[in-house]
Amino acid sequence: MYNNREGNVVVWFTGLSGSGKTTISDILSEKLKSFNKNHEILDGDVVRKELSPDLGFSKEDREKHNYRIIYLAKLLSKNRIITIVPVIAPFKNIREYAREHIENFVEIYVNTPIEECIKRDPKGLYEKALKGEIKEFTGLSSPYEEPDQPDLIMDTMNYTPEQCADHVIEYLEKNNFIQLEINYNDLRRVYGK
Ligand SMILES: Nc1ncnc2c1ncn2[C@@H]1O[C@H](COP(=O)(O)OS(=O)(=O)O)[C@@H](OP(=O)(O)O)[C@H]1O
Ligand SMILES: Nc1ncnc2c1ncn2[C@@H]1O[C@H](COP(=O)(O)OP(=O)(O)O)[C@@H](O)[C@H]1O
Repeated sequence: MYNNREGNVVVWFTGLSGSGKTTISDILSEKLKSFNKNHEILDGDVVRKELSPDLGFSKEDREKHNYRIIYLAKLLSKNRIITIVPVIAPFKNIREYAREHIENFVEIYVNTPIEECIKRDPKGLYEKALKGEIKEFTGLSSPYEEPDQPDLIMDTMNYTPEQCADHVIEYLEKNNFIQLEINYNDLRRVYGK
């Protein structure tokens, strides 16, 4: 019943802190669950605590942390577990490495302007970073290198989180990473039977 790509995909949400990576990933996860699709979320924040408690936010540490996630994502996706990765991954070279080493890597740029992220500030981190209480903060005192050719862009200023997640589902279906079962009730409605 599998087509040869079903489930074998890493969906990487890159973007600033507060851009919407986690929010969209969580909704995407709910949708995949409702379609009975095996998947896993590797959230930067959570995975850091488990896999990279030794690492901080210098360029070198972020790269090491991202390499660990790439390794794990590769293993999971190879076993057809759709792997959702909401991780800043601010450096182009690492995202290029991910594309080279993962069979099916979907780079999604959560393109929210920093001014909006500062306004949202869901964890109060920008406030602290702007006061100088957090060093090397992405977008302020540490670089974020925008993707040149992401596979998808999330416009969180004009679309709701739900619409953004639907956009991803459409992409996954169109590219044969998920196959949605025929909904017979919809068919009956269309054909009036
Ligand atoms: N200095 C600094 N810069 C950026 N972010 C910081 C920093 N310190 C802590 N945090 C919190 O850590 C989350 C980012 O971790 P990631 O693993 O996604 O980042 S990275 O890929 O290693 O750059 C990030 O999570 P998100 O807000 O979900 O992006 C922050 O909550
Ligand atoms: N269209 C949208 N997509 C995603 N998040 C949005 C959107 N509009 C507003 N938000 C809000 O922006 C914040 C994003 O926070 P979060 O998902 O934790 O970002 P990140 O994981 O990138 O740090 C949340 O408070 C969320 O409710």
